[in-house]
Amino acid sequence: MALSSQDQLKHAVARAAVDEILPMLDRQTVVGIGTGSTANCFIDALAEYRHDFDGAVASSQATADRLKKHNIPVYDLNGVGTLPVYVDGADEINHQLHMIKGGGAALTREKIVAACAQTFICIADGSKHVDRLGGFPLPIEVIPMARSYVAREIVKLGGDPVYREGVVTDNGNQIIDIFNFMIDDPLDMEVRINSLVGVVTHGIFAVRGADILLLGREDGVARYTAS
Ligand SMILES: O=C[C@H](O)[C@H](O)[C@H](O)COP(=O)(O)O
Repeated sequence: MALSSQDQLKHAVARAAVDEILPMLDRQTVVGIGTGSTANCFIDALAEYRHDFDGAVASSQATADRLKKHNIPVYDLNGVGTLPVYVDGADEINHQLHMIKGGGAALTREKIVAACAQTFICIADGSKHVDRLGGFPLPIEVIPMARSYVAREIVKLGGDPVYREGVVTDNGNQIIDIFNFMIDDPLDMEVRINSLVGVVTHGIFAVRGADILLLGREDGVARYTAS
């Protein structure tokens, strides 16, 4: 089956991310790996080099399963400590390399693994690059009993919360997506939503944004760094 042009861009940025991290790899290196269709392309490209590094920490069960299929060892983050690099996709990314993530409900583990990484490389196709975050509904992972409370607090902040029915996160929690919620100051909004009781994590990645963006465009992969 022919790949769509968006799929081709995902493959191109995944390959570029492998090229970016190859100089960092030795037989002791453990790599942090995100979740989603772009991260899956990265896993498949990295598998060719599985004898050149030790293994990976996965940000979701789905990623762990895919790594294991490639015979890449998967480690518990608690036994690994600091990771040299974390590679993941995004739902949106702005020019400051702040992101919205969590479209696949993996945001909490992604944020934890990203926090432990020295370098965060975001890989995305060009459709994800935006001037202002918020076109993509912002996911919030909530403790189930707090769902309605958090939703009411989000309405006070100006957003339209929608319960993502039928989705249970890897941590046993639920997801609310906030629609119509443009984010002018991602750093401030990340902290404000974090302070709501019952919120486990939400999808603004600004306090720990990306360090490098590899962006797939029709004319090639562009590389940006956080200023
Ligand atoms: O929860 C999912 C993650 O945050 C993904 O990184 C994000 O949704 C991007 O996924 P994809 O590469 O499939 O667009």
